[in-house]
Amino acid sequence: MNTTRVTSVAIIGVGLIGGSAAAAWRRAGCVDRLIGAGRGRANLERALELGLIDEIAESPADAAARSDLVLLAVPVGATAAVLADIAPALGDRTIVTDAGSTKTGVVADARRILGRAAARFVPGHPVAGTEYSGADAAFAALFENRRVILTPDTETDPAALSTVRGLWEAAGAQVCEMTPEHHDAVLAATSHLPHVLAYQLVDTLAGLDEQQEIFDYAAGGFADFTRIASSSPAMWSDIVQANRDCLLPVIDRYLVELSTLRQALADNDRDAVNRRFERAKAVRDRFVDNRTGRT
Ligand SMILES: NC(=O)c1ccc[n+]([C@@H]2O[C@H](COP(=O)([O-])OP(=O)(O)OC[C@H]3O[C@@H](n4cnc5c(N)ncnc54)[C@H](O)[C@@H]3O)[C@@H](O)[C@H]2O)c1
Ligand SMILES: O=C(O)C(=O)C[C@]1(C(=O)O)C=C[C@@H](O)C=C1
Repeated sequence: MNTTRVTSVAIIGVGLIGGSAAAAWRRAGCVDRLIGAGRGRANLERALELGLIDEIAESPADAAARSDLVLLAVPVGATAAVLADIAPALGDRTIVTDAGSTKTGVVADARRILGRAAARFVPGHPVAGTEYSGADAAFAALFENRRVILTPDTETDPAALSTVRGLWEAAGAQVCEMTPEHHDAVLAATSHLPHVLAYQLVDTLAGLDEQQEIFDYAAGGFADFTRIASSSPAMWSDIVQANRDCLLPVIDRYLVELSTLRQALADNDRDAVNRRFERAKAVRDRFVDNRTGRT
């Protein structure tokens, strides 16, 4: 049984992820009071209206000063500035965690900015999302049966780690731990590269569309492949920039494999093309089965 309980939680950035975490924790009954803070007043008012938060704080620092735990759910490029803003307001026992899609840079920022309080910073990443943004996109079930990766180190306070783990479990997630470096290498391949490909595919086709009306004839295949190109460009520019070191080698590897496939096609080597497609289908089918079966 999950017994995690936190009296007051500050959500800095009440968008898709911050708002969904708030909704999930409220539904689970593990948080008494949810205080929202962020940049856009209209979005915070909408979050209040939707019942995601109980009140709007004057500033992130004000929210942090009155909370036992702070969740940063802002774009990764904004993390350092928000940490610097809230650092002086944190109490001796306040836990800070985040939801950023990259971890190495965030962990370095937290160490540099929080000093001794960095022991109570628990880096996290819920590996769940949609292409939508803002409080209106938030929903309580987002993290059910999804993974949340925490990247603590030997300095991380065990009680803080256990509280953050308990909150994500209360949201229905499966929590695991790894190093920030391993996290960034893995997510570069399975999350960041697909977003780069989707954005670039649509942008390339938009160039072709100037001569032909190709989008008029696009159907399910195009829609499935490119759904994630509707995600927030600003958020994704931050992510790919922050994870450049891991992303560049997987882009290079992809380009090599794509040109091998192109050559096989140019050579009329049907077997080579088919072998690749067979291999890929087997891997994807297995992934879908495992994901469906995850409890
Ligand atoms: N969208 C996804 O699929 C997904 C999944 C997992 C993790 N994440 C990560 O979670 C974080 C939030 O993403 P999201 O999808 O909820 O984005 P979002 O755009 O829906 O919400 C972000 C919120 O942060 C606020 N914000 C932006 N800059 C700020 C600043 N400097 N100070 C205070 N508030 C600021 C915005 O006003 C907005 O309300 C990002 O770090 C992202 O990488 C996203
Ligand atoms: O399903 C989506 O729309 C997502 O993009 C979610 C997704 C991903 O799977 O790549 C995106 C970014 C995150 O950090 C975690 C999850």
